[in-house]
Amino acid sequence: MIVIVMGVSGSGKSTIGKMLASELNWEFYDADSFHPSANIEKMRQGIPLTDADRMPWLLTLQEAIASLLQQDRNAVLACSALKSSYREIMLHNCDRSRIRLVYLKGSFQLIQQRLKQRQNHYMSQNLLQSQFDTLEEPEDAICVDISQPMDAIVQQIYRLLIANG
Ligand SMILES: Nc1ncnc2c1ncn2[C@@H]1O[C@H](COP(=O)(O)OP(=O)(O)O)[C@@H](O)[C@H]1O
Ligand SMILES: O=C(O)[C@H](O)[C@@H](O)[C@H](O)[C@H](O)COP(=O)(O)O
Repeated sequence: MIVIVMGVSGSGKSTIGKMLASELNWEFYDADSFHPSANIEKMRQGIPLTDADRMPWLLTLQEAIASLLQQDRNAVLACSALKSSYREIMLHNCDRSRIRLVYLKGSFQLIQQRLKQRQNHYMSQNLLQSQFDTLEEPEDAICVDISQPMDAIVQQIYRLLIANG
């Protein structure tokens, strides 16, 4: 099974994803580390990625997901997965019954505040508006309110994952 924790930059994907993986005793992957260096450089400079920029990254993620599933490995993947078409590419041809999507939902103001406090990260805070502009909220996800404390979020996801099977 693979749990994909998605949302805009600063929504808590990496933090919550790691905590969830540790709670489940599963592997953790961060889609940020699959970006080509040209994409990282663009984001560092505050230039939003285009669909074309994201395509090679999404195809790499597609391969990684397929490979994990093929090896029957359980994992949590933190990934922005902003548009429905991106999610389709990542999950193309894979058994959807082995995928769970978790959407970290929060307001622009709250996430902007958190990004201001976050240290040592390449992502420019100026990209938050374009992240929200690109975001297509998923309909088939476990949706959690990120204004809660981190532990409460992880526990809520854990309970919903078990309840939904
Ligand atoms: N529920 C939360 N409450 C308070 N701070 C949080 C919460 N979730 C994440 N954070 C903080 O917000 C910042 C962004 O989280 P991060 O995991 O880096 O987001 P993302 O991976 O989605 O970009 C980090 O500094 C993190 O510690
Ligand atoms: O598609 C994108 O625009 C990126 O994937 C972006 O959404 C992602 O979030 C960055 O890699 C920044 O990293 P953080 O999410 O950790 O800020």
